[in-house]
Amino acid sequence: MSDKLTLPKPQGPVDGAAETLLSVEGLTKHFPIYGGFPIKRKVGAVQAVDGVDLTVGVGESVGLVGESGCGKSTTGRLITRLLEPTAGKVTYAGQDITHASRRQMAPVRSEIQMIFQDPYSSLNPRQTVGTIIKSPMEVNGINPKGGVENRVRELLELVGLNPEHYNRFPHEFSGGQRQRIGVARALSLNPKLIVADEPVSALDVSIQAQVVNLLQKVQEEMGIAFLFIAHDLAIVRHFSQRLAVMYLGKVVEVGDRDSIYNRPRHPYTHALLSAVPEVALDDETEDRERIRLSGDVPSPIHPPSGCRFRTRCWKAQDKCATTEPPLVQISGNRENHLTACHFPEDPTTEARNEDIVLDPALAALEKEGE
Ligand SMILES: Nc1ncnc2c1ncn2[C@@H]1O[C@H](COP(=O)(O)OP(=O)(O)OP(=O)(O)O)[C@@H](O)[C@H]1O
Repeated sequence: MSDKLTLPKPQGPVDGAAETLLSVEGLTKHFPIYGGFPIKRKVGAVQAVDGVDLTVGVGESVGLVGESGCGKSTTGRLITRLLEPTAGKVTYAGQDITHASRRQMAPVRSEIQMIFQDPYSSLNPRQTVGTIIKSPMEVNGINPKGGVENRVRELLELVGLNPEHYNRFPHEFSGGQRQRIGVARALSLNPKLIVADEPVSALDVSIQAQVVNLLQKVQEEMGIAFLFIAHDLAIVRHFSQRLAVMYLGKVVEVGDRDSIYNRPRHPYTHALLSAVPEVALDDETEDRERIRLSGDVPSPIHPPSGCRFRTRCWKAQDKCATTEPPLVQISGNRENHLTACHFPEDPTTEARNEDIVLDPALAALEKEGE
Protein backbone atom coordinates (compact mmCIF):
# COMPACT_ATOMS: atom_id res chain seq x y z
CA MET A 1 0.00 0.00 0.00
CA SER A 2 1.28 3.44 -0.85
CA ASP A 3 2.03 5.58 2.16
CA LYS A 4 1.02 8.73 0.30
CA LEU A 5 -2.22 10.36 1.25
CA THR A 6 -4.85 10.62 -1.39
CA LEU A 7 -7.10 13.63 -1.23
CA PRO A 8 -10.75 12.84 -1.85
CA LYS A 9 -13.25 15.63 -2.02
CA PRO A 10 -13.93 16.96 1.47
CA GLN A 11 -16.97 15.38 3.03
CA GLY A 12 -20.07 16.32 4.88
CA PRO A 13 -21.20 19.75 6.01
CA VAL A 14 -20.33 20.45 9.64
CA ASP A 15 -21.21 23.46 11.78
CA GLY A 16 -23.83 24.55 9.31
CA ALA A 17 -21.04 26.17 7.29
CA ALA A 18 -19.41 24.88 4.14
CA GLU A 19 -18.10 21.36 3.75
CA THR A 20 -15.40 20.74 6.30
CA LEU A 21 -11.88 21.15 4.97
CA LEU A 22 -9.98 21.02 8.22
CA SER A 23 -11.03 19.70 11.57
CA VAL A 24 -9.03 19.42 14.76
CA GLU A 25 -10.18 17.46 17.78
CA GLY A 26 -8.64 17.57 21.23
CA LEU A 27 -5.51 19.17 19.76
CA THR A 28 -2.86 19.38 22.47
CA LYS A 29 0.72 20.60 22.63
CA HIS A 30 2.68 20.43 25.86
CA PHE A 31 6.27 21.66 25.59
CA PRO A 32 8.37 19.72 28.12
CA ILE A 33 10.51 21.62 30.63
CA TYR A 34 13.76 19.94 31.64
CA GLY A 35 15.70 20.61 34.83
CA GLY A 36 17.97 19.02 37.41
CA PHE A 37 21.70 18.45 37.67
CA PRO A 38 23.73 16.51 36.65
CA ILE A 39 21.02 14.43 35.00
CA LYS A 40 18.38 16.50 33.26
CA ARG A 41 14.86 15.17 33.46
CA LYS A 42 11.41 16.44 32.66
CA VAL A 43 10.19 18.63 35.51
CA GLY A 44 7.04 20.06 33.97
CA ALA A 45 5.39 21.19 30.76
CA VAL A 46 4.13 24.37 29.15
CA GLN A 47 0.53 23.52 28.33
CA ALA A 48 0.45 25.77 25.27
CA VAL A 49 -2.55 24.14 23.60
CA ASP A 50 -4.82 21.90 25.62
CA GLY A 51 -7.67 20.10 23.90
CA VAL A 52 -8.69 22.46 21.09
CA ASP A 53 -11.60 21.51 18.81
CA LEU A 54 -12.01 23.59 15.66
CA THR A 55 -13.25 23.27 12.09
CA VAL A 56 -12.65 25.31 8.95
CA GLY A 57 -15.00 24.83 6.01
CA VAL A 58 -14.03 24.89 2.34
CA GLY A 59 -13.43 28.54 1.39
CA GLU A 60 -14.42 29.71 4.87
CA SER A 61 -12.59 32.38 6.88
CA VAL A 62 -12.25 31.60 10.56
CA GLY A 63 -10.65 33.98 13.03
CA LEU A 64 -8.71 32.68 16.04
CA VAL A 65 -8.33 35.39 18.65
CA GLY A 66 -6.96 35.76 22.15
CA GLU A 67 -4.29 37.57 24.12
CA SER A 68 -0.60 37.00 23.60
CA GLY A 69 0.56 33.65 24.94
CA CYS A 70 -2.81 31.88 24.79
CA GLY A 71 -1.58 29.33 22.23
CA LYS A 72 -2.80 30.73 18.90
CA SER A 73 0.51 30.46 17.04
CA THR A 74 1.13 26.99 18.43
CA THR A 75 -2.31 25.94 17.18
CA GLY A 76 -1.48 27.35 13.72
CA ARG A 77 1.84 25.51 13.66
CA LEU A 78 0.22 22.25 14.72
CA ILE A 79 -2.33 22.54 11.93
CA THR A 80 0.34 23.23 9.31
CA ARG A 81 2.35 20.37 10.83
CA LEU A 82 5.34 22.54 11.64
CA LEU A 83 4.94 21.11 15.14
CA GLU A 84 4.10 17.58 16.24
CA PRO A 85 1.02 17.43 18.50
CA THR A 86 1.23 15.84 21.95
CA ALA A 87 -2.32 14.53 21.54
CA GLY A 88 -5.45 15.03 19.47
CA LYS A 89 -6.29 14.64 15.82
CA VAL A 90 -5.90 16.83 12.73
CA THR A 91 -8.05 15.87 9.76
CA TYR A 92 -7.58 17.58 6.39
CA ALA A 93 -9.96 16.84 3.51
CA GLY A 94 -11.10 13.69 5.25
CA GLN A 95 -7.56 12.40 5.86
CA ASP A 96 -5.96 11.99 9.26
CA ILE A 97 -2.70 13.96 9.00
CA THR A 98 -1.97 14.12 12.74
CA HIS A 99 1.23 12.13 12.54
CA ALA A 100 1.74 12.00 8.79
CA SER A 101 5.40 11.71 7.81
CA ARG A 102 7.07 14.19 5.45
CA ARG A 103 6.49 11.79 2.60
CA GLN A 104 2.86 11.24 3.50
CA MET A 105 2.38 14.98 3.85
CA ALA A 106 3.82 15.74 0.40
CA PRO A 107 0.51 15.97 -1.51
CA VAL A 108 -1.12 17.90 1.32
CA ARG A 109 1.80 20.20 2.02
CA SER A 110 1.16 22.37 -1.01
CA GLU A 111 -2.52 22.78 -0.13
CA ILE A 112 -1.90 24.15 3.36
CA GLN A 113 0.22 27.29 3.45
CA MET A 114 1.20 29.69 6.18
CA ILE A 115 1.70 33.46 6.21
CA PHE A 116 3.87 34.64 9.07
CA GLN A 117 3.68 37.65 11.32
CA ASP A 118 7.00 39.24 10.56
CA PRO A 119 7.49 40.18 6.90
CA TYR A 120 11.09 41.15 7.72
CA SER A 121 12.39 37.82 8.97
CA SER A 122 10.18 35.50 6.94
CA LEU A 123 11.79 36.45 3.59
CA ASN A 124 15.34 35.47 2.73
CA PRO A 125 17.22 38.80 2.28
CA ARG A 126 19.68 37.22 -0.18
CA GLN A 127 17.03 36.04 -2.62
CA THR A 128 15.23 38.13 -5.21
CA VAL A 129 11.47 38.39 -5.00
CA GLY A 130 11.21 36.19 -8.07
CA THR A 131 13.27 33.43 -6.45
CA ILE A 132 11.31 33.68 -3.18
CA ILE A 133 7.98 33.25 -4.93
CA LYS A 134 9.04 30.58 -7.40
CA SER A 135 10.92 28.37 -4.89
CA PRO A 136 7.82 26.55 -3.58
CA MET A 137 6.83 25.71 -7.17
CA GLU A 138 10.29 24.35 -7.95
CA VAL A 139 10.52 22.36 -4.72
CA ASN A 140 7.15 20.78 -5.43
CA GLY A 141 7.93 20.16 -9.10
CA ILE A 142 5.10 22.36 -10.31
CA ASN A 143 5.39 23.74 -13.83
CA PRO A 144 2.53 26.10 -14.50
CA LYS A 145 1.21 26.81 -17.96
CA GLY A 146 3.21 29.64 -19.50
CA GLY A 147 6.23 28.92 -17.27
CA VAL A 148 7.29 29.66 -13.74
CA GLU A 149 8.47 33.21 -14.34
CA ASN A 150 5.24 34.16 -16.00
CA ARG A 151 3.29 32.76 -13.04
CA VAL A 152 5.44 34.73 -10.60
CA ARG A 153 4.69 37.94 -12.49
CA GLU A 154 0.98 37.11 -12.42
CA LEU A 155 1.16 36.54 -8.68
CA LEU A 156 2.99 39.83 -8.14
CA GLU A 157 0.27 41.63 -10.02
CA LEU A 158 -2.44 39.77 -8.12
CA VAL A 159 -1.06 40.96 -4.77
CA GLY A 160 -0.74 44.55 -5.98
CA LEU A 161 2.99 44.66 -6.72
CA ASN A 162 4.73 45.68 -9.90
CA PRO A 163 5.65 42.54 -11.91
CA GLU A 164 8.74 44.42 -13.10
CA HIS A 165 10.11 44.20 -9.56
CA TYR A 166 10.81 40.51 -10.08
CA ASN A 167 14.56 40.96 -9.62
CA ARG A 168 14.46 43.22 -6.59
CA PHE A 169 15.46 42.17 -3.07
CA PRO A 170 13.21 42.25 0.02
CA HIS A 171 15.02 45.24 1.57
CA GLU A 172 13.87 47.37 -1.35
CA PHE A 173 10.25 47.00 -0.22
CA SER A 174 8.22 48.45 2.64
CA GLY A 175 6.72 46.27 5.39
CA GLY A 176 3.31 46.12 3.71
CA GLN A 177 4.87 45.26 0.35
CA ARG A 178 6.95 42.52 1.96
CA GLN A 179 3.85 41.02 3.46
CA ARG A 180 2.34 41.08 -0.05
CA ILE A 181 5.37 39.10 -1.22
CA GLY A 182 4.63 36.60 1.59
CA VAL A 183 1.06 36.34 0.33
CA ALA A 184 2.25 35.78 -3.27
CA ARG A 185 4.59 33.04 -2.05
CA ALA A 186 1.75 31.36 -0.13
CA LEU A 187 -0.46 31.53 -3.26
CA SER A 188 2.16 30.07 -5.60
CA LEU A 189 1.02 26.51 -4.88
CA ASN A 190 -2.72 27.18 -5.26
CA PRO A 191 -3.46 26.37 -1.61
CA LYS A 192 -6.88 25.44 -0.29
CA LEU A 193 -6.13 26.59 3.24
CA ILE A 194 -3.96 29.45 4.47
CA VAL A 195 -3.06 29.81 8.12
CA ALA A 196 -2.25 33.50 8.55
CA ASP A 197 -0.47 34.03 11.87
CA GLU A 198 -0.99 37.66 12.87
CA PRO A 199 -0.22 38.72 9.29
CA VAL A 200 -0.65 42.43 9.94
CA SER A 201 0.48 42.89 13.56
CA ALA A 202 3.97 43.98 12.56
CA LEU A 203 2.68 46.56 10.07
CA ASP A 204 1.83 50.23 10.44
CA VAL A 205 -1.82 50.71 11.37
CA SER A 206 -2.35 52.64 8.13
CA ILE A 207 -1.12 49.66 6.08
CA GLN A 208 -2.94 46.95 8.04
CA ALA A 209 -6.31 47.51 6.37
CA GLN A 210 -4.75 47.28 2.90
CA VAL A 211 -3.21 43.89 3.63
CA VAL A 212 -6.42 42.62 5.29
CA ASN A 213 -8.33 43.75 2.18
CA LEU A 214 -5.90 41.86 -0.03
CA LEU A 215 -6.37 38.71 2.04
CA GLN A 216 -10.12 39.14 1.89
CA LYS A 217 -9.95 39.48 -1.88
CA VAL A 218 -7.85 36.32 -2.10
CA GLN A 219 -10.27 34.47 0.16
CA GLU A 220 -13.36 35.53 -1.73
CA GLU A 221 -12.12 35.41 -5.31
CA MET A 222 -10.00 32.30 -5.10
CA GLY A 223 -12.19 30.43 -2.61
CA ILE A 224 -9.28 29.81 -0.26
CA ALA A 225 -10.12 28.93 3.34
CA PHE A 226 -8.38 30.98 6.01
CA LEU A 227 -7.52 30.52 9.64
CA PHE A 228 -6.71 34.10 10.56
CA ILE A 229 -4.87 34.40 13.87
CA ALA A 230 -5.10 37.77 15.62
CA HIS A 231 -4.83 39.11 19.14
CA ASP A 232 -7.60 41.65 18.79
CA LEU A 233 -11.12 41.34 17.54
CA ALA A 234 -11.03 44.54 15.48
CA ILE A 235 -8.72 43.12 12.81
CA VAL A 236 -10.79 40.03 12.13
CA ARG A 237 -14.12 41.78 12.43
CA HIS A 238 -14.77 42.18 8.72
CA PHE A 239 -12.69 39.27 7.60
CA SER A 240 -13.99 36.26 9.48
CA GLN A 241 -17.29 34.50 8.96
CA ARG A 242 -16.70 32.52 12.13
CA LEU A 243 -14.60 33.21 15.20
CA ALA A 244 -13.00 31.13 17.90
CA VAL A 245 -11.84 32.84 21.08
CA MET A 246 -8.91 31.23 22.85
CA TYR A 247 -7.74 31.61 26.42
CA LEU A 248 -4.77 29.85 27.98
CA GLY A 249 -4.64 26.92 25.58
CA LYS A 250 -8.38 26.38 25.20
CA VAL A 251 -11.17 27.60 22.95
CA VAL A 252 -13.67 29.28 25.30
CA GLU A 253 -16.21 30.47 22.75
CA VAL A 254 -16.87 29.84 19.07
CA GLY A 255 -19.62 31.00 16.76
CA ASP A 256 -20.51 32.96 13.68
CA ARG A 257 -19.46 36.60 13.47
CA ASP A 258 -22.81 37.99 14.55
CA SER A 259 -23.04 35.73 17.61
CA ILE A 260 -19.53 36.60 18.78
CA TYR A 261 -19.76 40.36 18.18
CA ASN A 262 -23.37 40.97 19.11
CA ARG A 263 -24.38 38.12 21.40
CA PRO A 264 -21.20 37.02 23.19
CA ARG A 265 -21.70 34.88 26.30
CA HIS A 266 -18.23 34.19 27.68
CA PRO A 267 -16.97 36.92 30.03
CA TYR A 268 -13.58 36.78 28.28
CA THR A 269 -15.17 37.51 24.90
CA HIS A 270 -17.00 40.45 26.52
CA ALA A 271 -13.70 41.70 27.85
CA LEU A 272 -11.95 41.34 24.48
CA LEU A 273 -14.80 43.15 22.75
CA SER A 274 -14.76 45.99 25.20
CA ALA A 275 -11.10 46.49 24.28
CA VAL A 276 -11.92 46.90 20.57
CA PRO A 277 -11.34 50.59 19.84
CA GLU A 278 -13.47 50.47 16.71
CA VAL A 279 -16.45 49.61 18.87
CA ALA A 280 -15.82 52.36 21.40
CA LEU A 281 -15.65 54.98 18.66
CA ASP A 282 -18.90 53.86 17.14
CA ASP A 283 -21.62 56.39 18.03
CA GLU A 284 -24.39 53.85 18.17
CA THR A 285 -22.60 51.73 20.68
CA GLU A 286 -20.85 54.39 22.68
CA ASP A 287 -22.48 53.15 25.88
CA ARG A 288 -21.02 49.72 25.57
CA GLU A 289 -19.77 48.13 28.73
CA ARG A 290 -16.24 48.93 29.70
CA ILE A 291 -14.17 46.06 30.96
CA ARG A 292 -10.54 46.60 31.61
CA LEU A 293 -8.66 43.47 30.74
CA SER A 294 -5.65 44.04 32.89
CA GLY A 295 -3.32 41.62 34.60
CA ASP A 296 -1.41 38.91 32.81
CA VAL A 297 -2.64 35.62 31.50
CA PRO A 298 -1.64 33.05 34.19
CA SER A 299 1.31 30.77 33.45
CA PRO A 300 0.48 27.88 31.11
CA ILE A 301 2.87 25.76 33.23
CA HIS A 302 0.41 25.80 36.15
CA PRO A 303 -2.95 26.84 34.69
CA PRO A 304 -5.79 27.48 37.14
CA SER A 305 -7.98 24.47 37.98
CA GLY A 306 -11.50 24.25 36.57
CA CYS A 307 -12.15 27.23 34.30
CA ARG A 308 -8.85 28.79 33.35
CA PHE A 309 -10.31 32.27 33.12
CA ARG A 310 -11.70 32.21 36.67
CA THR A 311 -8.73 34.06 38.23
CA ARG A 312 -9.58 37.14 36.15
CA CYS A 313 -13.34 36.67 35.94
CA TRP A 314 -15.82 38.92 37.73
CA LYS A 315 -18.45 36.18 37.72
CA ALA A 316 -16.37 33.32 39.11
CA GLN A 317 -17.84 31.15 41.86
CA ASP A 318 -16.66 28.02 43.67
CA LYS A 319 -17.82 25.72 40.89
CA CYS A 320 -15.47 27.44 38.45
CA ALA A 321 -12.46 26.27 40.48
CA THR A 322 -13.56 22.65 40.67
CA THR A 323 -15.29 21.87 37.40
CA GLU A 324 -14.04 22.70 33.94
CA PRO A 325 -16.93 24.08 31.85
CA PRO A 326 -17.44 22.16 28.59
CA LEU A 327 -17.60 24.00 25.26
CA VAL A 328 -21.30 23.52 24.44
CA GLN A 329 -24.32 25.30 23.06
CA ILE A 330 -25.58 26.81 26.30
CA SER A 331 -29.16 27.92 26.74
CA GLY A 332 -29.84 31.15 24.82
CA ASN A 333 -27.14 30.51 22.22
CA ARG A 334 -27.99 30.16 18.57
CA GLU A 335 -27.07 27.03 16.68
CA ASN A 336 -23.32 26.42 16.40
CA HIS A 337 -22.55 29.10 18.97
CA LEU A 338 -20.66 27.27 21.71
CA THR A 339 -19.53 28.70 25.04
CA ALA A 340 -17.47 27.17 27.84
CA CYS A 341 -18.81 28.94 30.92
CA HIS A 342 -20.79 28.02 34.04
CA PHE A 343 -22.10 31.56 34.59
CA PRO A 344 -22.36 33.13 31.14
CA GLU A 345 -23.22 36.74 30.47
CA ASP A 346 -26.55 37.68 28.91
CA PRO A 347 -26.45 37.46 25.11
CA THR A 348 -26.07 41.20 24.62
CA THR A 349 -23.41 43.87 24.61
CA GLU A 350 -25.70 46.50 26.15
CA ALA A 351 -24.10 49.00 28.49
CA ARG A 352 -23.42 48.08 32.08
CA ASN A 353 -23.97 50.38 35.02
CA GLU A 354 -20.48 50.03 36.27
CA ASP A 355 -17.01 49.40 34.90
CA ILE A 356 -15.56 46.01 35.50
CA VAL A 357 -11.92 45.83 36.39
CA LEU A 358 -10.48 42.41 35.87
CA ASP A 359 -7.38 42.86 37.95
CA PRO A 360 -8.16 42.77 41.71
CA ALA A 361 -4.94 44.68 42.53
CA LEU A 362 -5.90 47.48 40.15
CA ALA A 363 -9.42 47.58 41.57
CA ALA A 364 -8.00 47.99 45.12
CA LEU A 365 -5.74 50.82 43.95
CA GLU A 366 -8.65 52.60 42.31
CA LYS A 367 -10.69 52.29 45.50
CA GLU A 368 -7.86 53.80 47.55
CA GLY A 369 -7.65 56.71 45.15
CA GLU A 370 -11.36 57.56 45.48
N1 LIG B 1 8.93 26.00 21.61
C1 LIG B 1 8.38 26.34 22.78
N2 LIG B 1 8.87 25.86 23.94
C2 LIG B 1 8.31 26.17 25.13
N3 LIG B 1 7.22 26.97 25.27
C3 LIG B 1 6.69 27.48 24.14
C4 LIG B 1 7.24 27.19 22.84
N4 LIG B 1 6.47 27.86 21.91
C5 LIG B 1 5.51 28.52 22.60
N5 LIG B 1 5.65 28.29 23.93
C6 LIG B 1 4.79 28.82 24.99
O1 LIG B 1 3.46 28.39 24.72
C7 LIG B 1 2.54 29.40 25.07
C8 LIG B 1 1.68 29.73 23.87
O2 LIG B 1 2.50 30.37 22.90
P1 LIG B 1 1.95 30.87 21.48
O3 LIG B 1 3.08 31.54 20.77
O4 LIG B 1 1.28 29.75 20.81
O5 LIG B 1 0.87 31.93 21.93
P2 LIG B 1 0.20 33.08 21.08
O6 LIG B 1 -1.19 33.18 21.58
O7 LIG B 1 0.39 32.84 19.65
O8 LIG B 1 0.99 34.36 21.54
P3 LIG B 1 1.72 35.48 20.65
O9 LIG B 1 0.62 36.29 20.08
O10 LIG B 1 2.54 36.22 21.65
O11 LIG B 1 2.53 34.73 19.63
C9 LIG B 1 3.36 30.59 25.57
O12 LIG B 1 3.38 30.54 26.98
C10 LIG B 1 4.74 30.33 25.01
O13 LIG B 1 5.72 30.87 25.85
